[in-house]
Amino acid sequence: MTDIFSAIQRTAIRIKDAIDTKDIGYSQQENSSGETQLQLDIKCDMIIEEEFSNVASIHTIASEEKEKELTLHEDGRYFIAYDPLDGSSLIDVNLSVGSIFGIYENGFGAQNMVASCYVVFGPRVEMVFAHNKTKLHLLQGKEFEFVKEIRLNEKGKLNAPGGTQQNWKPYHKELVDSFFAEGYRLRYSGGMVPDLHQILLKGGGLFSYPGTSDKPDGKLRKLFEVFPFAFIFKTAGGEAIDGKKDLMELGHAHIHDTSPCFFGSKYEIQRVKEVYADN
Ligand SMILES: O=P(O)(O)OC[C@H]1O[C@](O)(COP(=O)(O)O)[C@@H](O)[C@@H]1O
Ligand SMILES: [Mg+2]
Ligand SMILES: [Mg+2]
Repeated sequence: MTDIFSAIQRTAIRIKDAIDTKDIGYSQQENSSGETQLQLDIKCDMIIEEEFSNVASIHTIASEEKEKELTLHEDGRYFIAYDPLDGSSLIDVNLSVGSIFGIYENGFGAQNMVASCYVVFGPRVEMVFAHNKTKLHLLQGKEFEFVKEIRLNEKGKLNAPGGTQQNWKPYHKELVDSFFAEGYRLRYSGGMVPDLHQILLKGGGLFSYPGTSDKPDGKLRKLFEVFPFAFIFKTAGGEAIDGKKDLMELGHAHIHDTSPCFFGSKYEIQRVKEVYADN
């Protein structure tokens, strides 16, 4: 696992350099979710593929930017699904973006997840790695330094509601409004990594990306986005559900499958469960 941890650190330094260069033009290609890829999305995907190619313990990779899985080392144990650049449409407005890595053993699937990691590219570059604990690291020069363990409180103060409101179910709107009525503050940048990072570091709250009338299975992808953050939240003492079920109990049929998702501290997730159980 240390070799993977080091490889992710190297990708972070190279991706930071790629983000800092001027040209972020759109490519002519679409990814598997039908979104136009930025040249930067493709470049970050290549950086990660290159670094992981040098790690013998990695069997197969799956990327948001690749249609299919790619086997790297037949003798490896780990299967890594990653989103090379999450929130890439925020680059041109200079908001924070990230990379997300789900590390699975002996095949992809929530039940096989053994570790999870994300990197935030904001004013600073930070990395959160969850294995037995959830740990925060900060890039200083060319090295990541350990900062602290992340633990969520029982209840937070932030509310990050994703998805187009026009397409929310009425009970979902009531749920979101109920937190605002209780004094929760809106925090939503449109980048999953910084939005969830903020909730983790401020002690708790709720991030939701529900099923909507136009996207009944939500937008966020299970293997690269949903399961990695579910693992991180649970390791940090929070919870992660699809409305009813624990996200880590869900299966997947295809590497690009999506799921509605709710991440938060225990108090907020309990409320989500109550509202969704009745609907
Ligand atoms: O614009 P919306 O519908 O709120 O969606 C925002 C979500 O989409 C994403 O940008 C999807 O990720 P990509 O940028 O990797 O496609 C998440 O980071 C974010 O949480
Ligand atoms: Mg993403
Ligand atoms: Mg992406």
